[in-house]
Amino acid sequence: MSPKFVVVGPPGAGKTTVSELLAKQLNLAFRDVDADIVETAGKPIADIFTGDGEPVFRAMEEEAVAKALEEHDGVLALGGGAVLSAVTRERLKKHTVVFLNVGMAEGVRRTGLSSARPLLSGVNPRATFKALLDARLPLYREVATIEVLTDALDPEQVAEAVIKGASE
Ligand SMILES: Nc1ncnc2c1ncn2[C@@H]1O[C@H](COP(=O)(O)OP(=O)(O)OP(=O)(O)O)[C@@H](O)[C@H]1O
Ligand SMILES: O=C(O)C1=C[C@@H](O)[C@@H](O)[C@H](O)C1
Ligand SMILES: [Mg+2]
Repeated sequence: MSPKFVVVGPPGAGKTTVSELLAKQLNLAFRDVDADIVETAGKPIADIFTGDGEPVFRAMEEEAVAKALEEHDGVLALGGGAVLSAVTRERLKKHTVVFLNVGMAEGVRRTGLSSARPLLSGVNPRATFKALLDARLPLYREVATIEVLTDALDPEQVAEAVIKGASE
């Protein structure tokens, strides 16, 4: 069993929104590793970051991704930072991985000031988002088999571009 698509990208790229849409259109099951972690931990991600710290969250995430890759055969959305783990990047090598890309301005606009995203809730979300993109772009590209720049597309158009990219 293997996911049909694994979806990666920065916060606000639309991983959750587009994965859900893709799954519906292709009549597949949808699963989101962030939601798996919340269920397992029994608390919101922001609470794991503040209460246990980011390294604990990353370890939980690595394990949750491995489990979902083994169990799920539909569309699987990963958390924005899942690719920071070299072990996860290695595991992703045998999968069809969609990188949803988003630029800084649009990424910040979409994520707003939501406190549900602990990494972006500091004093300067623009600079934080830029630093995050700079550090992660090579990692997203290392694992991706399909890349879609989502800035000027609505979620339906992104899903269309993914299906087109997969057929090429
Ligand atoms: N292509 C798009 N165009 C406009 N708005 C979008 C698009 N994709 C997603 N959004 C909006 O941006 C916000 C963030 O989307 P979503 O939660 O799907 O991102 P994500 O990549 O899953 O983020 P995270 O890494 O934090 O889980 C939502 O309000 C969603 O409706
Ligand atoms: O980009 C990130 O590092 C994160 C993105 C979210 O999906 C969550 O996994 C968490 O808020 C961390
Ligand atoms: Mg999400």
